[in-house]
Amino acid sequence: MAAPNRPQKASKGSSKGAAKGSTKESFVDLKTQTQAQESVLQYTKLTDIPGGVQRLHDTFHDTQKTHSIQYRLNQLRNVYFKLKDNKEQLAEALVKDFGRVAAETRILELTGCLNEITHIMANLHKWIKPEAVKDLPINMITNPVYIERIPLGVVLVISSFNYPLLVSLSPIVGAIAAGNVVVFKPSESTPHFSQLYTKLLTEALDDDIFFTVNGAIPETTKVLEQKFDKIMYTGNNIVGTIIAKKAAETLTPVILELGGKSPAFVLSDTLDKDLKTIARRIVWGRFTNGGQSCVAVDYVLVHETRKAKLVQEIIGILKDEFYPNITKDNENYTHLIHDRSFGNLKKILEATSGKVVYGGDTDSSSRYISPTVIDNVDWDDSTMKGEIFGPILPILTYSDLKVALKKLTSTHDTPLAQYIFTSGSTSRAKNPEIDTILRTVRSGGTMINDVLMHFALRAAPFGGIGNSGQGAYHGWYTFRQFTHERTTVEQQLWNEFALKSRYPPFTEAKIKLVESSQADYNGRVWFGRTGNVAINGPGALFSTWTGIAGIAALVYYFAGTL
Ligand SMILES: NC(=O)c1ccc[n+]([C@@H]2O[C@H](COP(=O)([O-])OP(=O)(O)OC[C@H]3O[C@@H](n4cnc5c(N)ncnc54)[C@H](O)[C@@H]3O)[C@@H](O)[C@H]2O)c1
Ligand SMILES: CC1=C(/C=C/C(C)=C/C=C/C(C)=C/C=C/C=C(C)/C=C/C=C(C)/C=C/C=C(\C)C=O)C(C)(C)CCC1
Repeated sequence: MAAPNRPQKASKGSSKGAAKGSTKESFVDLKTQTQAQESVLQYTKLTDIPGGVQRLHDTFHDTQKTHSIQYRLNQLRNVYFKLKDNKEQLAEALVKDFGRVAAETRILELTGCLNEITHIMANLHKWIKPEAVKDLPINMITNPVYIERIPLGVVLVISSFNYPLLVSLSPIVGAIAAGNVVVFKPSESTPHFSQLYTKLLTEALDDDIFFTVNGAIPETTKVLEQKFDKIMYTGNNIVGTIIAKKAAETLTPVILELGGKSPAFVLSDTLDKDLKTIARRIVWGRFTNGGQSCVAVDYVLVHETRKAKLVQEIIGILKDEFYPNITKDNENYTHLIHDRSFGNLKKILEATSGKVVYGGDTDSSSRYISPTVIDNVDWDDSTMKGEIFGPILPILTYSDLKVALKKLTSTHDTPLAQYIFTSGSTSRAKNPEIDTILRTVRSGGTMINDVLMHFALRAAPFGGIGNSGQGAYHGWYTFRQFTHERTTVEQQLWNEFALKSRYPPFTEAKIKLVESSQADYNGRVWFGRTGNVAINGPGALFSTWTGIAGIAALVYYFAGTL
């Protein structure tokens, strides 16, 4: 069956080469934005959605083609080349959608996405191998016992506009690598990108395992009425709550990748000679992608003795290095995604009781807010109500770290990231202030002396905690998210002579035998009733002794006790 929403073949390569030297000439104007979304992006007909999802259910349950590893790898290979061959067009589409700097698309998204695919392809043969369970009780030591990672079924991926490739590709390819079929809902806020991306993925992937739904709230609502085996949502917390509630109705598990207010601490030990580098990293972490990064530096919390110098350096970096003489036409600076976002940020600027020490210029027609630094901000300021998600950097100072942390955890607990800048040791074992912060603030991720880059690690889990989300992904962790860990025991029939001790009628000897063959410690634990418990417990070694005790019990049993 043909995909209901397969887009018409677009003229291939029409914008080839444009990404490198793009201007904002073709950038969609605010007034025409809503019309542009619907005219550029072909929304999926509501009536096509149930059939499209059902097609994938049928594939998964009836054909079982996704069980073949060869098939999965070939699908991933197709995606790899499709993206690689269309890098410039993808970057150019985002220039049109929100003036996203093409270089940002290349260095922050495209390279990482291709790496994610090759990383999964290179490792899949290891990941799909059943994992032998070690440390078995005596009553199972003769059996093969292993964990199989089986596909979940039909997976729904809903993604956000801000890094539209990065936040969708890892779940899509991870889910396919894990043997699932995927329904994908890209963001309607990037119509040029989503139209092209839909076309490329639809061409690369088998229709039977992949179905894209484009559109806004009605289309997403319709998708959510269908049955899925797991939903992964990336976006804001309000919609995240809607998705989680809807999923709960059918007990569908969810992964939520949400936002948050990620602080950058600048500790009292930072030296004058380091503050320029620190300022540069903070500026990159705030203003990249027009401030629209989930892990952006949302605000700076600097020790009062370092504040003046830090602010001076931040302004210097913005003015002299990153964006000299910035105007709305600057080609290295990304604009805001839509009028709602522009309006919210403008209100924040108008209401702040801090001092705007740099920037503050706006242009509604191109949704531009110049890089803005606000000093003397307190915790009640308009900038501190929620995630800023735009190019505004509030500076808060502290004199007592513990007091600042108390305030932070009582207002913006569980950020997606936290960044700590120090001129001292970067190890929490050697730097007590880092240790205090990390003990107090539970965050999705942490970087010492840098920002953002942890998102790009393909072999480490990325995800939030509490308000910033649930469930982590990337590489192996994505694969795990989209598989069920099924424990399988291959029991033998010949050992019934031993196992029959578990059946009634019970005797004391039978009970003792069963107890000793499965009780791990047989009363001979390595800790006393008082005193400290040894930190290095015996681990698996202890079960060797359990095994020996079990064998002794068996010998005793068959020596004629019964
Ligand atoms: N944790 C992460 O990995 C991560 C990554 C990127 C972005 N984010 C967060 O996402 C937010 C920005 O994204 P956004 O939400 O503005 O993006 P968005 O507007 O593109 O929306 C995200 C998705 O939700 C859908 N949606 C919108 N309203 C809906 C509704 N009522 N019902 C169902 N679906 C609906 C959209 O169609 C879209 O596909 C920020 O808070 C950012 O921090 C988090
Ligand atoms: C080549 C050799 C060397 C030089 C190496 C150099 C100069 C390497 C520089 C690498 C840099 C600067 C890489 C930067 C990468 C940044 C990344 C990947 C950032 C990613 C952030 C992301 C994805 C954020 C995402 C946020 C989201 C999704 C939120 O919504 C030498 C000199 C070392 C010698 C050997 C050869």
